[in-house]
Amino acid sequence: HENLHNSVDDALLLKRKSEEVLFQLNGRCIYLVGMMGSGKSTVGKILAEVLGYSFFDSDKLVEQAVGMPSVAQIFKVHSEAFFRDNESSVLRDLSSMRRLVVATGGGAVIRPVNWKNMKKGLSVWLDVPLEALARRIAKVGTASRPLLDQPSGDPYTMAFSKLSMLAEQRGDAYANADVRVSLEEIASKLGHDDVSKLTPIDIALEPFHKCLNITSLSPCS
Ligand SMILES: Nc1ncnc2c1ncn2[C@@H]1O[C@H](COP(=O)(O)OP(=O)(O)O)[C@@H](O)[C@H]1O
Ligand SMILES: O=C(O)C1=C[C@@H](OP(=O)(O)O)[C@@H](O)[C@H](O)C1
Ligand SMILES: [Mg+2]
Repeated sequence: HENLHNSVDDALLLKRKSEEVLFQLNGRCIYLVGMMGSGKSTVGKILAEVLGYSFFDSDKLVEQAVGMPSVAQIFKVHSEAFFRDNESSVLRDLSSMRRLVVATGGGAVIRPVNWKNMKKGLSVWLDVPLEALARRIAKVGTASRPLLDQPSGDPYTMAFSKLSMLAEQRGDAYANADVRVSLEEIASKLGHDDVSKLTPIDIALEPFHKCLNITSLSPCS
């Protein structure tokens, strides 16, 4: 009973905050960036829903553009470089539109040209501890994420080690985002000892709180 009340309250709060943010966004797109498994697709759909924006997953748009059913197949039949070129052209096309929430692929942040396009909107980094990413990925499997695909081994350990390598290679590329949403910060604010207690709505609220504090961006100031 109490849980139901809490989630209704959260949903209403999210809706109310979205109305304040909408005014500041002034039609600008939101780009979600972050490592694989950080929740870009999950949180992005919620943000689009409450804002009345359209949601796009750039991985899905690349699949459509190439005419293949999965990112995994594009990597296998073509190459990562081919995927990245298509990812860049999808992001370029989206950047001329308005009122979109875009879940980017985890690797989109490595190309400066993608930042040039994403900077036309508001970029939001979902910063999730590697342990939580590896737990999520181990749960759903790696079939759709070719960079984490593994022939053998314990799924959590394998995902953790590959994600660590990628995080190191990508350095601070994610930190280019206008807004950083740290799950550790949200958990500590809500008095949770673990980020796994956070619901996607708890997380979706955070960029709204932060966006309302941004002064360096004209529509959000
Ligand atoms: N807040 C959350 N708590 C637990 N699991 C989550 C949360 N957000 C997303 N997930 C799960 O983690 C996996 C990766 O999420 P997804 O939104 O696809 O991430 P991304 O698009 O960043 O790779 C999915 O199986 C999703 O259901
Ligand atoms: O981090 C990456 O390089 C990738 C992330 C994937 O998207 P998600 O972050 O949605 O899993 C997808 O674009 C591709 O498998 C490569
Ligand atoms: Mg995704």
